[in-house]
Amino acid sequence: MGRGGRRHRGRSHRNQSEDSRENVPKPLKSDAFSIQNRIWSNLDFEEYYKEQRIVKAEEWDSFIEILRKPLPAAFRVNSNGQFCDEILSILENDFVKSLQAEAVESGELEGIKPLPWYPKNLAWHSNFSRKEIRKNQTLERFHEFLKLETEVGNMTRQEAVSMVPPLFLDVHPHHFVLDMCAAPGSKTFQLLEIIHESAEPGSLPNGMVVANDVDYKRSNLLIHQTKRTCTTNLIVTNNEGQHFPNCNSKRALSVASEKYHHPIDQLLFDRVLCDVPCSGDGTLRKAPDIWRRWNSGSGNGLHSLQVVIAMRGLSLLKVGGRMVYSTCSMNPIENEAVVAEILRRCECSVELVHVSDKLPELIRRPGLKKWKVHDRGGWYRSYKDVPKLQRDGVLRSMFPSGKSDKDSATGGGSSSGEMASDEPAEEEVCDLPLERCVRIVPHDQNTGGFFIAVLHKVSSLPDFPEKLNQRRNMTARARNSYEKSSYEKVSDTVVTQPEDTTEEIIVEEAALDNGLKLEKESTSEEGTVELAKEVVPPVQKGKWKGLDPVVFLRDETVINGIKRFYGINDESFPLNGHLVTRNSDTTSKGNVKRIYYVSRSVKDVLELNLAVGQKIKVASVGLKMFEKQSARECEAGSCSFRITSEGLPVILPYMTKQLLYATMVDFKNLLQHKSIKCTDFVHPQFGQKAAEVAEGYCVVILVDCTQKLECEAVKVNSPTIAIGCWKGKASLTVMVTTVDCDQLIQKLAC
Ligand SMILES: C[S@@+](CC[C@H](N)C(=O)[O-])C[C@H]1O[C@@H](n2cnc3c(N)ncnc32)[C@H](O)[C@@H]1O
Repeated sequence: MGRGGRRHRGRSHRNQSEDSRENVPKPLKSDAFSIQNRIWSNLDFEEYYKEQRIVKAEEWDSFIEILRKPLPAAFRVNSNGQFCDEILSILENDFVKSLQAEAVESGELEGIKPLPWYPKNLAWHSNFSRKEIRKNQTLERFHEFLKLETEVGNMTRQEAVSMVPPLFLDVHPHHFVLDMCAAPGSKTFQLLEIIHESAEPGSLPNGMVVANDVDYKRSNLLIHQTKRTCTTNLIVTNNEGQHFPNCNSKRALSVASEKYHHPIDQLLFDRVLCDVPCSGDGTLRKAPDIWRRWNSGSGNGLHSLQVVIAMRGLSLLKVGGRMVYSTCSMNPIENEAVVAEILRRCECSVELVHVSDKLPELIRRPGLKKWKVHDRGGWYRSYKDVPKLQRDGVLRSMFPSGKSDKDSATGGGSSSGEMASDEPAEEEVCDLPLERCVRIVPHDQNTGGFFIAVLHKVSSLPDFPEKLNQRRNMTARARNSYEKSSYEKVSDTVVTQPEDTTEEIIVEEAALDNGLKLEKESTSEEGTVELAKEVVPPVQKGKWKGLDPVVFLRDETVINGIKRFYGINDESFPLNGHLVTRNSDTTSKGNVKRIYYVSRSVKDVLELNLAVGQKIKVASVGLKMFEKQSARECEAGSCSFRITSEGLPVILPYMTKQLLYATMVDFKNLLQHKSIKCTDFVHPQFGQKAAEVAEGYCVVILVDCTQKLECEAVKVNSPTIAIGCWKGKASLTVMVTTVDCDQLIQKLAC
C-alpha cells in the first residue's frame, strides 16, 4: 500500500491549501497597485541588512537581485502515497525531458530537477514560478498533473527551504513529536510521513504528532491538509505555544479514580519543532507586498514571543531530546538573538548541535556572531547605548552579549532619554557557538531565506518560574501589542513547575472556506455515547468554548455491531478504547454520527489529558473511521456505520467480511459507471458474490485475472487497490468521490 508499507487514500480536496506563513500580511486592496507595478524595493530593508552584514559586500547585488525575482515553485511527492513510485517515474521519465525545452528558452538548463539534499528524490525544484506554471500554455499538462496529484494528496506544494526543519529534527516512528506552531501544516505533514515511514499496511506506529497552533482558522487548514495522510497518530491542538500545558497526572491521579489506568503519567516529547511566528522577510520572493511593509520594528516586536515559545518547547522536551527552532526571516533579532538568549537561560542544559555533516548538499551559511539592534531610526551596538526612554521596545536579549547595564562593566542607563552611557559601546560579539546555526540565503540555491537552529537537551532546565521568565523577556511595547492581540484567553493557565520553564502566503480563500466547513462538520456533532458504568473518565463535559469534548466511545452495542458486520477481531485490531467521538450532549442515546480511531499513543495522551482536566485544547484527533448511514440506508443494512475512505486503508487488512474481489474489467466498469447491477458484471462469478454479500457497506478489491475471486485469495499489502461500495438490494454503487475515481481510472490505464 504505498512506500513504507502504508497505503494512501486519495482524498478529494478541491482547494488544496498551500504552505502559508504567519505574520506575512495579506495584501490590502491598496497594495494591488504597488504589487502590479512591482515596487520590489525598500530602502530601510536594504540599509538594515547591509548594516547587519548578512552577506558580504561583494555579494550584495546578487542577493538583492534574486530577492526581486519570483520564487521558483517546489513540490514534494508524499512518500506514503500509494502511487509514490509511479509519480516519481512520471516526473523522471516524462516531465524532466518534456519541460527542458521550455526551460532552455528562459535560460535555464532544466525545467524540473530533484532537490539534491532531500532523501530519495522525493522533493523537486522547478525553474518556473507558480504564475508561469499557471499561465504558460506549454506548461499546461504539467500544471494539470500538479493540480490533480496535489488535490488527491499524492503531492504537496511546499517551498524548498521550508522542507528542511523536519529533516534536521531526526524523527523516528516511535517518537512523540510536538509541532508548536504548526499551521497550515506543511511541516506537520512531513513529520507524519516520517512517523509512518516503516509501518506495515494497517499497523500503526508507536509515535505520534501533536500539531499545535494558537490560531483556530489556520488550524482548520492544517486539519484539512493532514487529512490526506490518513493518520490515527495526530492530535491537533489550539493552545498558545508559550502556555502549552503541563500534563502531569501524578497529582491529578490522587483526586481521580485509582481504577483509571494511565499508561503515561507525564506528557514530554522526544522531538519539538518550534517554527515560530516571524516577520517572514525570507519569503519576499513569493510575497512581494512585504517590500512595501517591511520595517525593523516587526522583528523586534516578535523577539520576546519567539523566546518564550522556544523556552516552553525546551521545557516540554525530554532530556536527551532534540528541538529545532526555525523562522523564514533573515533578521538576526528573530534568529541568532533568540537562540543566544535561550542558551543563556538554559545554562549548560541545552546545546547547539553541529549539523554540518547533515544534508551535505544543502548550501548553508553559519549563524552570525555579531549584529546590531535598530529601533526608531537609531542603531545600537550594545544595550547600554539604548536611551532609557527607548527601552520599552529594546531588550538586552536582542544584543549579542545579552548583557544588561548591571552585567556590563560600564553600566548605568541614563534617565535623561539621551545615551545610556557617555562612551558608545564596542561592537559586541556573541561568545556562544552560534556558527552552528544554519542560515539559508536566497542566492545560494535560488530559494527563499530561512534560519534553523538544532538544540539538544542535555539535562533538566535550571529552576526558574516560567511566568517570571516570560515577563523578563517582554518589552513593554511587545507586551502591550501582545495583550491587545486577538489570542483567545484561556480559562486554564499553566501550572508552573521548575521544569516549566510564513512561508507560502497565498492561502487560497476557498481552501480556508472548505477547511472551515470541514472543521464544523467534524466537531459540532450532536449526539450521545453510552459510557460503560465502571469506567467513567473524570471529565465528560467540554471545557473549551466552541469545541465539543473528546469522548471515548464505550457503547458495546455499537462497537460489537461494527466488529460483527465487518469481521474484525479485537485481538488483531482493537476497537475498544480506541474509538472516540466529539459529543457535547452525552445525555440522549444512540446518536453518534462519526467515530474516530486513535492509535495507542494518541489514546494514552487523550486519557492523560482527561485525567488532568482537559488542559490541552483538542481541535481534532485521530482518523475518521466510521460514519453513520442515513436512516433509509440503515434499514437495508445490518450495520449502521460505514467505513470512511480515509479509514479504509487502516482497517482493511483486518476485515474478514464484506469483501469482494474484482478483476480489472469489472473494477474499471464500476469506477466508470459508478453503479452496476449484480447481474451486469462481466464475470458472473463476481456478480454472484456481489449478490450474496450482505446489504450495506462493502469493499471491492482489485485482483489480477490469475487470482481466484475468493476472499482468501488476496492478502492486503502495499499495492492493493480497493474502493468502498454500497451493496443495495441488487446492485453495487461506488462510494468514492469523482476526483478519486478519475485518478484511479487514470492510474489503472498506465
Ligand atoms: C511560521 S507559521 C508556521 C508554519 C508551519 N510550521 C508550517 O510549516 O506550515 C507560524 C504559526 O505560528 C502560529 N502562532 C502565532 N503565535 C503563536 C503562539 N503564541 N502559539 C502557537 N502558535 C502561534 C501562527 O498562527 C502561525 O500559524
